Amino acid sequence: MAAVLRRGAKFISFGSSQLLPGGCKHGRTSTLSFFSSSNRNSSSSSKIKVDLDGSTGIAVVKFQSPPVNSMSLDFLTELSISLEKLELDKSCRGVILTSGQPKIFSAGLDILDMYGKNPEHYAEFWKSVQDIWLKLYSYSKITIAGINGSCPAGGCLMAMTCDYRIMADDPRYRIGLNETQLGIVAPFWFMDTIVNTVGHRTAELSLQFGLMYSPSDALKIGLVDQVVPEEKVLSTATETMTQFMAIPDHAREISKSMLRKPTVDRLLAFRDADTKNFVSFISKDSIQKSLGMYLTMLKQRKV
Ligand SMILES: CC/C=C\C/C=C\C/C=C\C=C\CC(=O)SCCNC(=O)CCNC(=O)[C@H](O)C(C)(C)COP(=O)(O)OP(=O)(O)OC[C@H]1O[C@@H](n2cnc3c(N)ncnc32)[C@H](O)[C@@H]1OP(=O)(O)O
Repeated sequence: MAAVLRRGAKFISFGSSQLLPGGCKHGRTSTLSFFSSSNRNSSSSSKIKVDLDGSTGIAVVKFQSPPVNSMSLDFLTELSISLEKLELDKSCRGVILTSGQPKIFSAGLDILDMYGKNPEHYAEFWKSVQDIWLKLYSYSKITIAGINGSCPAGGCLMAMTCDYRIMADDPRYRIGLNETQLGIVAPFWFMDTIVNTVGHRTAELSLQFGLMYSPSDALKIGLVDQVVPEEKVLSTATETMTQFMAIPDHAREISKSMLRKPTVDRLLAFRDADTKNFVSFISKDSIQKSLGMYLTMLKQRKV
């Protein structure tokens, strides 16, 4: 187990928490680009860039929220709007989620939205997390995650909502639900999602230890479907999308929906209770203290 936890990783410990292997620092600015060809339809909010190729029906949704694409309320709102527009757009048949930031797919939920705020903010934030999961887990179009960097916690959850996951073959990258390492508990629908992805026994170990997997280990347990050199992540995602597109949409869509509906319905049935649980859990002094220490450690960490 220790080998799985730590192999090849430079973890930094603080109390019971461990960080992902680091080494990368990020600029805080980004350059937006626009395509002018009539077959391409690009839009860009501040954190999400959408490039829809009308000739293939494939949209690339790129996260561009430096430094680490953390899922803040703003990020989640912009992503939700972009996904909604694409779902309504008949010229789009599939969406590739990927990152425009070096070495990071997404650092997961923005800890600043869970720290030092009031209960109303926590409730609004949590509903937006639920909303993006509900949207993606029941998305009618094909979704592929092009995981070109580390992908902890909420980042891993988002990748797991996709129909297929392709990860860059870089041993410094990690993916997994590491919530217990932060002293928090993954909600039941995070758990359902990982159980549906890797099976119950692997999910038990994964969740209790808060395991973060290298790309090759993630492939072994089925957390990702393919590992390819980083420069091939997007082209492989496009090729895979073409294979999905060869299947009649209605048959694929109904199959996906039948497989996922019970999991989606469970959150819908308990959505309000889940929000209340989150607000009461995250507002606890002990949890706030842990998150505060974790944030300080993140900021002080120099590698
Ligand atoms: C009973 C149950 C009832 C209810 C349920 C209750 C609770 C469940 C609640 C929550 C579930 C949460 C899921 C989550 O997603 S929590 C977030 C988990 N994410 C992490 O642990 C990732 C932490 N980050 C890292 O490990 C690293 O930053 C990295 C590997 C992603 C990137 O490393 P780098 O070396 O490239 O970059 P850094 O220098 O570390 O970071 C740059 C910068 O970004 C800040 N930052 C990093 N991650 C986050 C984050 N998730 N949120 C906010 N900010 C983040 C970091 O502090 C640095 O800031 P400064 O530039 O120093 O200001």
